[in-house]
Amino acid sequence: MNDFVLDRTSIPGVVLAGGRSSRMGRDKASVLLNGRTLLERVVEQLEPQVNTLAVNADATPENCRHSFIPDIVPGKAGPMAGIHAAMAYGATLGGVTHVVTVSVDSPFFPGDLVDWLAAAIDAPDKIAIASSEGRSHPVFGLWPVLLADELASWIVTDERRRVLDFLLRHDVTEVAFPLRPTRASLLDPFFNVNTPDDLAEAERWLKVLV
Ligand SMILES: Nc1nc2c(ncn2[C@@H]2O[C@H](COP(=O)(O)OP(=O)(O)OP(=O)(O)O)[C@@H](O)[C@H]2O)c(=O)[nH]1
Ligand SMILES: [Mg+2]
Repeated sequence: MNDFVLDRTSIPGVVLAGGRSSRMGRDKASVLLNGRTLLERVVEQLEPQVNTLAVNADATPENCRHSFIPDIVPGKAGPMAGIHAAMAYGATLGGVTHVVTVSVDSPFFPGDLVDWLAAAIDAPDKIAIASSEGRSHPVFGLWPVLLADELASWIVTDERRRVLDFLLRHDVTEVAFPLRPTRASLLDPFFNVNTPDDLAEAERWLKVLV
Protein backbone atom coordinates (compact mmCIF):
# COMPACT_ATOMS: atom_id res chain seq x y z
CA MET A 1 0.00 0.00 0.00
CA ASN A 2 1.15 3.48 -0.82
CA ASP A 3 -0.27 6.49 1.02
CA PHE A 4 1.66 9.23 -0.80
CA VAL A 5 -0.64 11.95 -2.11
CA LEU A 6 0.76 14.61 -4.42
CA ASP A 7 0.07 18.17 -3.24
CA ARG A 8 -1.85 19.39 -6.29
CA THR A 9 -1.43 23.06 -5.25
CA SER A 10 2.39 23.03 -5.22
CA ILE A 11 3.17 21.94 -8.79
CA PRO A 12 5.44 24.24 -10.84
CA GLY A 13 5.11 24.19 -14.62
CA VAL A 14 7.86 24.51 -17.21
CA VAL A 15 7.35 25.21 -20.92
CA LEU A 16 10.03 23.45 -22.98
CA ALA A 17 10.96 25.99 -25.65
CA GLY A 18 14.49 24.96 -26.62
CA GLY A 19 15.75 23.03 -29.59
CA ARG A 20 16.71 23.99 -33.10
CA SER A 21 13.27 24.34 -34.74
CA SER A 22 15.04 23.10 -37.85
CA ARG A 23 11.88 21.85 -39.54
CA MET A 24 10.13 25.20 -38.96
CA GLY A 25 13.19 27.20 -40.00
CA ARG A 26 12.72 29.78 -37.22
CA ASP A 27 12.21 29.78 -33.46
CA LYS A 28 8.90 27.99 -32.83
CA ALA A 29 8.24 29.86 -29.57
CA SER A 30 7.79 33.14 -31.46
CA VAL A 31 5.88 31.73 -34.44
CA LEU A 32 2.47 33.41 -34.80
CA LEU A 33 -0.70 31.29 -34.81
CA ASN A 34 -3.64 33.54 -35.67
CA GLY A 35 -1.90 36.63 -34.28
CA ARG A 36 -0.52 35.13 -31.07
CA THR A 37 2.76 33.33 -30.53
CA LEU A 38 2.88 29.62 -29.71
CA LEU A 39 4.62 30.57 -26.45
CA GLU A 40 1.77 32.93 -25.47
CA ARG A 41 -0.83 30.27 -26.24
CA VAL A 42 0.92 27.50 -24.34
CA VAL A 43 1.64 29.76 -21.32
CA GLU A 44 -2.02 30.80 -21.23
CA GLN A 45 -3.11 27.14 -21.26
CA LEU A 46 -0.64 26.07 -18.55
CA GLU A 47 -0.80 29.03 -16.14
CA PRO A 48 -4.16 28.16 -14.50
CA GLN A 49 -2.99 24.57 -14.00
CA VAL A 50 0.19 25.28 -12.01
CA ASN A 51 1.52 27.11 -8.97
CA THR A 52 4.45 28.86 -10.68
CA LEU A 53 5.52 28.92 -14.32
CA ALA A 54 8.89 29.15 -16.03
CA VAL A 55 10.11 28.90 -19.62
CA ASN A 56 13.08 26.69 -20.49
CA ALA A 57 15.36 26.80 -23.52
CA ASP A 58 19.02 26.50 -24.39
CA ALA A 59 18.99 30.27 -25.13
CA THR A 60 16.53 32.93 -23.92
CA PRO A 61 13.55 33.26 -26.31
CA GLU A 62 12.87 36.71 -27.77
CA ASN A 63 10.66 39.01 -25.70
CA CYS A 64 10.28 36.43 -22.91
CA ARG A 65 8.31 38.00 -20.07
CA HIS A 66 8.39 34.89 -17.86
CA SER A 67 10.92 33.37 -15.47
CA PHE A 68 13.56 31.76 -17.63
CA ILE A 69 15.53 28.62 -16.80
CA PRO A 70 18.37 27.59 -19.13
CA ASP A 71 19.51 24.05 -19.87
CA ILE A 72 22.14 22.97 -17.35
CA VAL A 73 23.67 19.83 -18.79
CA PRO A 74 26.12 20.29 -21.66
CA GLY A 75 25.85 18.65 -25.06
CA LYS A 76 22.90 17.84 -27.25
CA ALA A 77 20.48 16.13 -24.90
CA GLY A 78 17.44 17.66 -26.66
CA PRO A 79 14.18 17.66 -24.71
CA MET A 80 15.90 15.65 -21.93
CA ALA A 81 17.97 18.73 -21.15
CA GLY A 82 14.80 20.76 -20.72
CA ILE A 83 13.16 18.09 -18.57
CA HIS A 84 16.29 17.97 -16.43
CA ALA A 85 16.37 21.77 -16.06
CA ALA A 86 12.71 21.65 -15.01
CA MET A 87 13.38 18.99 -12.36
CA ALA A 88 16.40 20.90 -11.02
CA TYR A 89 14.31 24.09 -10.89
CA GLY A 90 11.59 22.26 -8.92
CA ALA A 91 14.22 20.99 -6.49
CA THR A 92 15.17 24.58 -5.64
CA LEU A 93 11.59 25.42 -4.64
CA GLY A 94 10.63 24.30 -1.13
CA GLY A 95 7.96 21.64 -0.66
CA VAL A 96 7.86 20.56 -4.30
CA THR A 97 7.99 16.84 -5.23
CA HIS A 98 7.04 17.01 -8.92
CA VAL A 99 7.23 19.48 -11.81
CA VAL A 100 5.12 19.38 -14.96
CA THR A 101 6.59 19.97 -18.43
CA VAL A 102 4.78 20.92 -21.63
CA SER A 103 6.03 21.57 -25.16
CA VAL A 104 5.89 25.03 -26.72
CA ASP A 105 4.83 23.59 -30.08
CA SER A 106 1.54 21.98 -28.90
CA PRO A 107 -1.03 24.80 -28.62
CA PHE A 108 -4.07 22.52 -28.07
CA PHE A 109 -2.86 20.46 -25.08
CA PRO A 110 -5.56 19.54 -22.52
CA GLY A 111 -6.81 22.08 -19.97
CA ASP A 112 -6.99 19.22 -17.46
CA LEU A 113 -3.48 17.88 -18.22
CA VAL A 114 -2.08 18.44 -14.71
CA ASP A 115 -5.18 17.11 -12.91
CA TRP A 116 -5.03 13.82 -14.79
CA LEU A 117 -1.25 13.40 -14.55
CA ALA A 118 -1.33 14.25 -10.82
CA ALA A 119 -4.01 11.62 -10.18
CA ALA A 120 -1.54 8.97 -11.40
CA ILE A 121 1.19 9.90 -8.88
CA ASP A 122 1.25 7.61 -5.84
CA ALA A 123 4.91 7.85 -4.81
CA PRO A 124 7.56 10.62 -4.65
CA ASP A 125 9.60 8.91 -7.38
CA LYS A 126 6.70 8.12 -9.70
CA ILE A 127 6.67 9.59 -13.24
CA ALA A 128 3.44 10.25 -15.16
CA ILE A 129 3.45 10.98 -18.88
CA ALA A 130 0.65 11.73 -21.33
CA SER A 131 -0.41 9.62 -24.28
CA SER A 132 -3.02 9.81 -27.02
CA GLU A 133 -4.04 7.32 -29.69
CA GLY A 134 -1.58 4.79 -28.25
CA ARG A 135 1.43 7.10 -28.63
CA SER A 136 3.25 8.49 -25.60
CA HIS A 137 4.19 12.16 -25.31
CA PRO A 138 6.95 12.27 -22.70
CA VAL A 139 7.50 16.03 -23.08
CA PHE A 140 4.08 16.25 -21.38
CA GLY A 141 5.07 14.73 -18.05
CA LEU A 142 5.00 15.09 -14.30
CA TRP A 143 8.58 14.54 -13.12
CA PRO A 144 9.92 13.80 -9.60
CA VAL A 145 12.44 16.45 -8.58
CA LEU A 146 14.40 13.81 -6.62
CA LEU A 147 15.47 12.19 -9.90
CA ALA A 148 17.13 15.41 -11.18
CA ASP A 149 20.73 14.44 -10.33
CA GLU A 150 20.32 10.91 -11.63
CA LEU A 151 18.93 12.20 -14.92
CA ALA A 152 21.81 14.69 -15.22
CA SER A 153 24.48 12.03 -14.81
CA TRP A 154 22.65 9.68 -17.14
CA ILE A 155 22.38 12.31 -19.87
CA VAL A 156 26.08 13.11 -19.61
CA THR A 157 27.39 9.53 -19.44
CA ASP A 158 25.01 7.72 -21.74
CA GLU A 159 25.03 8.19 -25.48
CA ARG A 160 21.38 7.15 -25.74
CA ARG A 161 19.70 10.35 -24.73
CA ARG A 162 16.13 9.61 -25.66
CA VAL A 163 13.43 10.30 -23.13
CA LEU A 164 11.97 6.81 -23.51
CA ASP A 165 15.21 5.12 -22.49
CA PHE A 166 15.20 7.01 -19.20
CA LEU A 167 11.56 6.14 -18.65
CA LEU A 168 12.28 2.41 -19.01
CA ARG A 169 14.46 2.59 -15.89
CA HIS A 170 11.73 4.07 -13.71
CA ASP A 171 8.23 3.65 -12.34
CA VAL A 172 6.12 5.32 -15.03
CA THR A 173 2.40 5.56 -15.60
CA GLU A 174 1.07 6.58 -18.99
CA VAL A 175 -2.12 8.62 -18.81
CA ALA A 176 -4.24 8.29 -21.96
CA PHE A 177 -6.06 11.46 -23.08
CA PRO A 178 -9.09 11.37 -25.39
CA LEU A 179 -9.26 13.09 -28.77
CA ARG A 180 -11.01 16.47 -28.67
CA PRO A 181 -14.31 16.89 -30.52
CA THR A 182 -14.38 19.87 -32.92
CA ARG A 183 -16.90 21.08 -35.54
CA ALA A 184 -14.86 19.04 -38.05
CA SER A 185 -13.10 15.78 -37.07
CA LEU A 186 -11.48 14.73 -33.79
CA LEU A 187 -8.34 16.65 -32.81
CA ASP A 188 -5.37 14.99 -31.10
CA PRO A 189 -4.77 17.45 -28.23
CA PHE A 190 -1.00 16.82 -28.52
CA PHE A 191 -0.90 17.84 -32.19
CA ASN A 192 2.45 19.62 -32.51
CA VAL A 193 3.55 22.32 -34.87
CA ASN A 194 6.91 21.29 -36.32
CA THR A 195 6.73 22.60 -39.91
CA PRO A 196 5.12 25.49 -41.82
CA ASP A 197 2.53 22.95 -43.07
CA ASP A 198 1.70 22.01 -39.46
CA LEU A 199 1.20 25.71 -38.73
CA ALA A 200 -1.32 25.94 -41.58
CA GLU A 201 -3.07 22.86 -40.19
CA ALA A 202 -3.17 24.42 -36.70
CA GLU A 203 -4.84 27.53 -38.24
CA ARG A 204 -7.52 25.23 -39.69
CA TRP A 205 -8.04 23.49 -36.32
CA LEU A 206 -8.43 26.87 -34.58
CA LYS A 207 -11.37 27.68 -36.87
CA VAL A 208 -13.29 24.51 -35.93
CA LEU A 209 -12.63 24.40 -32.15
CA VAL A 210 -15.78 24.35 -30.04
N1 LIG B 1 15.54 22.71 -23.36
C1 LIG B 1 15.56 22.09 -24.52
N2 LIG B 1 14.39 21.78 -25.12
C2 LIG B 1 14.44 21.17 -26.31
C3 LIG B 1 15.69 20.87 -26.95
N3 LIG B 1 15.40 20.27 -28.14
C4 LIG B 1 14.05 20.20 -28.24
N4 LIG B 1 13.47 20.75 -27.14
C5 LIG B 1 12.03 20.87 -26.88
O1 LIG B 1 11.46 19.59 -26.99
C6 LIG B 1 10.17 19.66 -27.58
C7 LIG B 1 10.09 18.79 -28.80
O2 LIG B 1 10.99 19.31 -29.73
P1 LIG B 1 10.95 18.87 -31.27
O3 LIG B 1 9.75 19.42 -31.94
O4 LIG B 1 11.12 17.39 -31.35
O5 LIG B 1 12.33 19.44 -31.80
P2 LIG B 1 12.90 20.88 -32.10
O6 LIG B 1 14.37 20.77 -31.83
O7 LIG B 1 12.17 21.97 -31.39
O8 LIG B 1 12.64 21.05 -33.66
P3 LIG B 1 13.35 20.29 -34.89
O9 LIG B 1 14.73 20.88 -35.00
O10 LIG B 1 12.50 20.64 -36.07
O11 LIG B 1 13.38 18.82 -34.56
C8 LIG B 1 9.91 21.14 -27.84
O12 LIG B 1 9.20 21.67 -26.74
C9 LIG B 1 11.31 21.73 -27.88
O13 LIG B 1 11.25 23.08 -27.48
C10 LIG B 1 16.91 21.23 -26.27
O14 LIG B 1 18.02 21.03 -26.73
N5 LIG B 1 16.78 21.85 -25.07
MG1 LIG C 1 7.64 18.84 -31.93
